[in-house]
Amino acid sequence: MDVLLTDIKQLVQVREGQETPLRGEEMKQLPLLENAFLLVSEGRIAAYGPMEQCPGLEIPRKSLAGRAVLPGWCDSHTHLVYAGNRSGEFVDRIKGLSYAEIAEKGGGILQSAKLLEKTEEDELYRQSAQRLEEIMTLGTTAVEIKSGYGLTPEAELKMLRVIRRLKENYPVEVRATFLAAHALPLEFKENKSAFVDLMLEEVLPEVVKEGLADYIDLFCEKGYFDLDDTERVIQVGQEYGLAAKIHVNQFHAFGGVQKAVEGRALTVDHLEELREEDVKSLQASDTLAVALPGCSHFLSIPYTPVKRLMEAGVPLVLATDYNPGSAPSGNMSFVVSLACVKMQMTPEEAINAATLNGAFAMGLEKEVGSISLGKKANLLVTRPLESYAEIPYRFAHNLVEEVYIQGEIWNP
Ligand SMILES: N=CN[C@@H](CCC(=O)O)C(=O)O
Ligand SMILES: [Zn+2]
Repeated sequence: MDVLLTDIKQLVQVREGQETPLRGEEMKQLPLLENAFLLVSEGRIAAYGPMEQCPGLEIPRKSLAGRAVLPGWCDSHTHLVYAGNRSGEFVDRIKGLSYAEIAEKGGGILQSAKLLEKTEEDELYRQSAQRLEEIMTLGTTAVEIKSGYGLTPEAELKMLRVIRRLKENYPVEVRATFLAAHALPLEFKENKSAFVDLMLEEVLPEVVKEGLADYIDLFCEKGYFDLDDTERVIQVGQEYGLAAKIHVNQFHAFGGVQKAVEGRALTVDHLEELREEDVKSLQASDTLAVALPGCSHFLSIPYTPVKRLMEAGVPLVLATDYNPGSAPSGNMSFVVSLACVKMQMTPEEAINAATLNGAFAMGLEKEVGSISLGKKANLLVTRPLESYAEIPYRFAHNLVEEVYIQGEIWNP
C-alpha cells in the first residue's frame, strides 16, 4: 500500500550516495530533517523532504506529529535460532561460576547443541519465529542469523534450513551465516582437526549447494578454535564464495584479528579484548568492527573499547549477539543505550552503528540502513518525544511505537 507519512518531527539518518561504511568524523554526524514528510510507494522510499514541499497526493496520509522516524535497526550478529534456553546457567553464574567453568562442565554452547539436536525442525522453527517476531516488534528490520549450535552435519543443516524458512516467511531482511566452528563436541576432544574437516569438507559443500548461507564464521578463542583453524575456515569459505564474519577477541587477544584482516573478513565481532596492534590492523583494512555490548553486560566482561577504534577511523557496528548463553536479548534499542552509557558513544554514533553500518556489516547497504530514495521502507516510528536521543536515554523502555517493513505496518 502506498502511504504518505506527514508531520514527522525528526526524520533521522537521511542520506544519499553514502557508498562506504561510516568512519571517523562521519560517525559523529546523523543527518536529519525536522518537520518532514516521507512517501512510501511499492514498499520503498519514493520521496521525502520538509513539510513545506509535501506533495498533495490523493493517497492515504498518516500524521506522525511529535514522533521520530528512523531506519529500522540492522542487527548484524545474532544466534536467534536455538532450542530452549540456558537460564539454569545464568543462575549458576550468579552463584559464582564463570562462563568458562560452565563450558568446561559440558554446559555452554555444548548444552545448546544437545537441546537443539533433539528438537524437531518444526519446533525449532516455531521457537525461533517467536523470537524473530519479537525483535521485529522492537524495531529490527534486517537481521543476520548464525548456525553453530548444530555441531553435527544434520543439526547444522537443520538450523540453516530454519533460517531459510524464516527468510521466506517474514518480510524482514535475513542474512544467514554458517558458523562452521563454534565449539568442539566431546567426541572430537582429542581430534579438533577432524571436526573442522567434517564441517568444511562435508557440511560446507552441502550448505553452498542448497544456497543456505551468505557468510562463514568461527569462534577464534582459547579452548575453542585457534589461529590455524581461523585461517583455514576463512580460506575454504572464500573458495566457496562465502566472506567471513569472525568471533574474535571475546576473552583473549592472540592474533585472530590479524588472521581475519589477512583473509579480508567482512567483520570482526566482539573485540572486548583489544591490543594496539589489533587497532592498527583494522585501521589498515576494510574490515568492520562489531561491538556487542549486550554480551558484556550479561557476562560482566569488559566492553569493547569502541572509542579507540572510532578514533583510529575503524567503522564501528553495534549488534545484539542475541543467543541463549551470553546475550539472551535481541533488543537493539537497549544495545544503543548500553553503547552510550557504558562505551561513551554519542547517540549519533550509536544510531549510525546500529543502522547504516549494521547494513554494511550484512552486505545490505543498498537496501536498508538509511532513509534514502529507493531503499526499502523499513522504518521505525517512535512514540512522541523531544529528540531521538531519548531512545538511549530511556534505557530498557520501548520507545518504538510502530514498525514498517517493506512499506507495511508490521503486526505480529
Ligand atoms: N562466543 C561465542 N558465541 C556466542 C555465545 C554462545 C553461547 O554461549 O551460546 C557469542 O557470540 O557470545
Ligand atoms: Zn555471537
